[in-house]
Amino acid sequence: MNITAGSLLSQINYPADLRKLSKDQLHQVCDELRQYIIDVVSVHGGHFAASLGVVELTVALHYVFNTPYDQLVWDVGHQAYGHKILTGRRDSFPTNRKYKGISGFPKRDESEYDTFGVGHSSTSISAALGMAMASHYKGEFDRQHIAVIGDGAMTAGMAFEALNHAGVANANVLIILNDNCMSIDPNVGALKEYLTDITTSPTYNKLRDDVWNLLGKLPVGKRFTREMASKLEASLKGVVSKSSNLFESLQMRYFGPIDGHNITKLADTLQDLKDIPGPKLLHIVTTKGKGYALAEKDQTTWHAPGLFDKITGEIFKKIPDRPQPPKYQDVFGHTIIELAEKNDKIIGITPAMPSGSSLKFMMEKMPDRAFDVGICEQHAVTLSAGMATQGMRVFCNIYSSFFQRAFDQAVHDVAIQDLPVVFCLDRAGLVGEDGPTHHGAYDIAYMRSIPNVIISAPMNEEELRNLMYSAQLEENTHPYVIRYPRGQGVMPEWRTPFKAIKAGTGRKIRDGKDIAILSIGHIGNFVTEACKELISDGLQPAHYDMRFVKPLDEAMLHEVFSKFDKVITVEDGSIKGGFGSAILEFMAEHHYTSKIRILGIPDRIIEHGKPDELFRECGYDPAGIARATREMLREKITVTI
Ligand SMILES: Cc1ncc(C[n+]2csc(CCOP(=O)(O)OP(=O)(O)O)c2C)c(N)n1
Ligand SMILES: CC(=O)[C@@H](O)[C@H](O)COP(=O)(O)O
Ligand SMILES: [Mg+2]
Repeated sequence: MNITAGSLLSQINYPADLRKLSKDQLHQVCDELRQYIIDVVSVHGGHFAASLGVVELTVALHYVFNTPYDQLVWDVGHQAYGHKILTGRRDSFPTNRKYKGISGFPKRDESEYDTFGVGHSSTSISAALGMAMASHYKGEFDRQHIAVIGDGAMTAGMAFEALNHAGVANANVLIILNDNCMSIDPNVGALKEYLTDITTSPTYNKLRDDVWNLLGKLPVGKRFTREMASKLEASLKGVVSKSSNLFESLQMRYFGPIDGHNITKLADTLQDLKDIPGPKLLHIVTTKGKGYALAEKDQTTWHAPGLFDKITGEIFKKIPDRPQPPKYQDVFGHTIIELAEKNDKIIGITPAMPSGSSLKFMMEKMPDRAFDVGICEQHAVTLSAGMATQGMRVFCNIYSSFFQRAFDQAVHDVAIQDLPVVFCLDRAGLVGEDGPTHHGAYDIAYMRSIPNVIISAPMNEEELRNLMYSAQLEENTHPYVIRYPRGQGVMPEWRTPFKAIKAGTGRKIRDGKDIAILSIGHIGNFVTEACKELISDGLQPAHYDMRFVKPLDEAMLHEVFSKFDKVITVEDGSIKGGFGSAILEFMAEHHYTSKIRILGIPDRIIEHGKPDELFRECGYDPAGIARATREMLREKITVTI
């Protein structure tokens, strides 16, 4: 389908074109930009509501600032579609998040306007401050550095670490706090309450009006001088004491809150702030999903709705002709409730992903036992550790790639103290369209090096349930990782009775004679498919679902290496340091010399695309596994990786 941009937008190839327009024309640019995002995302998919919410901000920023010389850093980057469209990627926007197409997030090698690669939250203030300090060092005093951060991303420790530094740094940085009261789910925590107070309290609204009146008195086009800045500050102090504003207390000049959908006001304010040197924060209030009524109403659903009919708002769902397996996240969400009903020590924790992890089911049913702690992975892990010291059985559910943030907490607070926290690492393996920032590629490698930790991965829903059941039993006294992928499982009838699985025990799926294929996790189903193909060719592969990376099922491995001189390992995780590496270590330790081939994520960055496209690229889709098996059966015995 050919989607055309509106008459003004189609003339804007770069921000320089935007800057040629009059301020009055910006309304039309905003309308057309919003419409283009709706038109494209409805048929091509992607994140939706966040970009709609910052249309005016995006236009105002590129209108007022001299990008890319002035450096604009988007936090998370899921809201940067308007930015992409205005900065040379309007016509390629329909390839957004597609294999070989443009990325769904800002990316340095995609455009000079993308100053910093993002995907994970709360990095923007540090990055912009770093750029600002470098500019200062280089004597580029006219250069502006702007971080745009959401109220959700602002809850993370990293954002506060950066604020703590920015307040005393001699650097020209503007932080724009885009406050829409939403994370993916409704935002949580004391900071959110504080921001709500600011935006609703009469004192602050008077302050806002005073600020605006003062700004309004400035001659149009005149630069904001230090004298004006101090006059403005004096007026701020007249209505609110410095210590009562969090950001002012951190030595950050605070401006706002202002309406982030009033393009004229935004552009004028940014123009004025541009000339105030040093660290400053502008608080804008926006509506996530602005301009698309359904998205404004149900912001969580419309965060990333999938394909939809832009006229009726119907979100397209495939209508299956037979019962479908559930998503792994839902198996987790329902199973934790079943377990918690029997074990009153069970607690559920998610850092800002109640819908994505499906912990929301438990939060609704057992609100005193399941918590969303905001975008705070490190805190989530140490909070779980604290609870575990008091005998709680905490299921701490974190997406694998976001868990990277909490590596030290996993080591220092959980593993060294050998606390039996259960880490359910959702979205483990290649996740697809979100790309490299979100692939859960490394958890096996980085968790495997830590003593005391049990690492498991279910091949299907039944195994996920049984691993969750086993992890919460009193006899488990160790940190326990259960990693599972994004998306659907394989068992429509998934609510099976619980059975304990002893840590470090695998299972033989099929016996064979020619070669052994060892798999870990869901990828075992690809091996099953590959085996069907190989068997129809007259080959006899054996298949073992190892279930645990640590401890390994050593008895099973002795059987494998005694019987087979050719072995393949398969994992949906990085080859370097992963499951296959663990098998190599076992072989070395026990002097086995079988020929072995390791399939998994290779040692390079895997970009975005459909999961199947990426599995194929990495060579461990069913066809790739079958191909590798045939190749190995043809080769003489040598060790290759
Ligand atoms: C470290 C990390 N944890 C979790 C996420 C998942 N995530 C992406 S966007 C988002 C909500 C961000 O809220 P906010 O910053 O307020 O932006 P909004 O969507 O409201 O514009 C979350 C939790 C992430 N990208 N990075
Ligand atoms: C931007 C971001 O980090 C999230 O929106 C992420 O894309 C969610 O991923 P899932 O769709 O797998 O929940
Ligand atoms: Mg928000």
